[in-house]
Amino acid sequence: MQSLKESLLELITETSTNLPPDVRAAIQQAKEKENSGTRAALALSTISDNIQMAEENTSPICQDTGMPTFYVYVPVGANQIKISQAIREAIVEATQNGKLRPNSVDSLTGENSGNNLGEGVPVIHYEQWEKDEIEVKLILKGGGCENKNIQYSLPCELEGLGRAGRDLDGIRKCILHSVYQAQGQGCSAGFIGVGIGGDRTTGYELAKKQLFRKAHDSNPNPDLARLEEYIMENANKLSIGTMGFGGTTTLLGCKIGAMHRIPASFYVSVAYNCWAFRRQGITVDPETGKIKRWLYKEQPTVKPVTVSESATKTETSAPREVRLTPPISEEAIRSLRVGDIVILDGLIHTGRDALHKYLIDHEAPVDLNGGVIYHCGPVMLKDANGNWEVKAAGPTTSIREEPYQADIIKKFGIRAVIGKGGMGSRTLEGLKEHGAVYLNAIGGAAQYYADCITGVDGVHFMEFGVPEAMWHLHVKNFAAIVTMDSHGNSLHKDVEMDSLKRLSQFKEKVFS
Ligand SMILES: O=C(O)C[C@H](O)C(=O)O
Ligand code: SF4
Repeated sequence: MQSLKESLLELITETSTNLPPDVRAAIQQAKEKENSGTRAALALSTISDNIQMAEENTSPICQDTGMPTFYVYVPVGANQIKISQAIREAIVEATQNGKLRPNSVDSLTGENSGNNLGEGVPVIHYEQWEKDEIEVKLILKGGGCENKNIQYSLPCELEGLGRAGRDLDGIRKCILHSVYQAQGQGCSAGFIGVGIGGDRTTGYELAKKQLFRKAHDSNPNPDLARLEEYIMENANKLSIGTMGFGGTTTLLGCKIGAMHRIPASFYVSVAYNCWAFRRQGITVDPETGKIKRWLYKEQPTVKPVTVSESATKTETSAPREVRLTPPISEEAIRSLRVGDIVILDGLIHTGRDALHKYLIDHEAPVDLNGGVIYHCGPVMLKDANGNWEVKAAGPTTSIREEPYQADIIKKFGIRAVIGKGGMGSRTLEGLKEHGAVYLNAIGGAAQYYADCITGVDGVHFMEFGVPEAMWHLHVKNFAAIVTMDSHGNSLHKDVEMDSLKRLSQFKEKVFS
């Protein structure tokens, strides 16, 4: 088993940096269906470029390399203690190499362990089998989409859909609702794994396990196959679209599994995965620890997009582009409208959960007047000269800062907040009152944005850990879309209301 650690390091690196062909094919199909010139088409083309860049740079596709979760199948007699040790060593090395972001945080003290190890991290599941090889599957599922997982307890009442009973039709409603409630916040277009039955724990486990199925397989259970097809066809009619910008593709894959339950409980558990669907697997020789085979490398046979589905090439009018350099004036901000593209040059500052909480009661270490805050937790490495290098730097889900954002904008005179997924009514009110905008960057496009960062001008609050620290970054040609302006307009609010209306068309019974 001498080579096991090296094999696992290769597995982690490959998972984090090279999206599997079946996932790429699903994204490519979505791209072909989207009308060119729309915001969704723009987002999908950034996503495609980002996937390519990550592969070429062998760098993380998304800066959030998630909760490393391994499923290991072992021959009878294999030493699981040694395998776990090799996994932990490979995780530490992958973190040192910048293939994983240090993501393991002590829940009580908030301290980041710095090496991706911790109580319960990484997650390792074992199962024995009769084969004489080891199989290791890995999923790196990030926090934004994990936060969009949802569990329903049937019967229940669902917004837009009415009563969902303990039958296939009730399950159908739960799944449609799960896509609606995620909006764009889990970096849609997404993949869902659904677990029917079990208890609260095993239901979610079953849901997550579905994510290991290939994107283009079909369910051996005919009822579930029918349900999967139905969901794929109809969830996309919600028009939430890529990043929640509206558009033809909201869901890239739906895989459903079922298990027994006890009489009183009936759970439908949904694991939502972003487009940056990083899962890979290997089989390993138990003697040497060397890789024998990769599990998700073959090209899928994909139905070509039909003419009626493919994008009409009628270009929508090109959005207005506005170039800005902080400090930004109130006048420049008030001239922006939802749909404009802002291109930033100059200094911006990262800030996410820990910083927003801190700034409520403390002063900022730098002048933020007219400034730009970027909701981002980057992957950073020091180069040979001890200088910081940005390895990946896409936006994080902004809605988590909703309790703080309006107050922070007011207190420090901030003019623009960059993030993804949009924010709520309190922030919208704050933007209007103080003259600021919300800029939506493309979630997961961590290589694309890292490429716009020309230098690191220092860091504050390293004690918060790398992702939560306040990084001062010089950017050039950093593009993001105004999705909330200073006149009370919010694309997110509009898409949410529109998709709720569309959801209600699925109220009537379909499966008996
Ligand atoms: O933690 C992050 O960098 C992003 C997170 O995965 C998110 O989607 O909000
Ligand atoms: S930022 Fe988006 S793409 Fe990255 S892990 Fe979070 S949900 Fe996924």
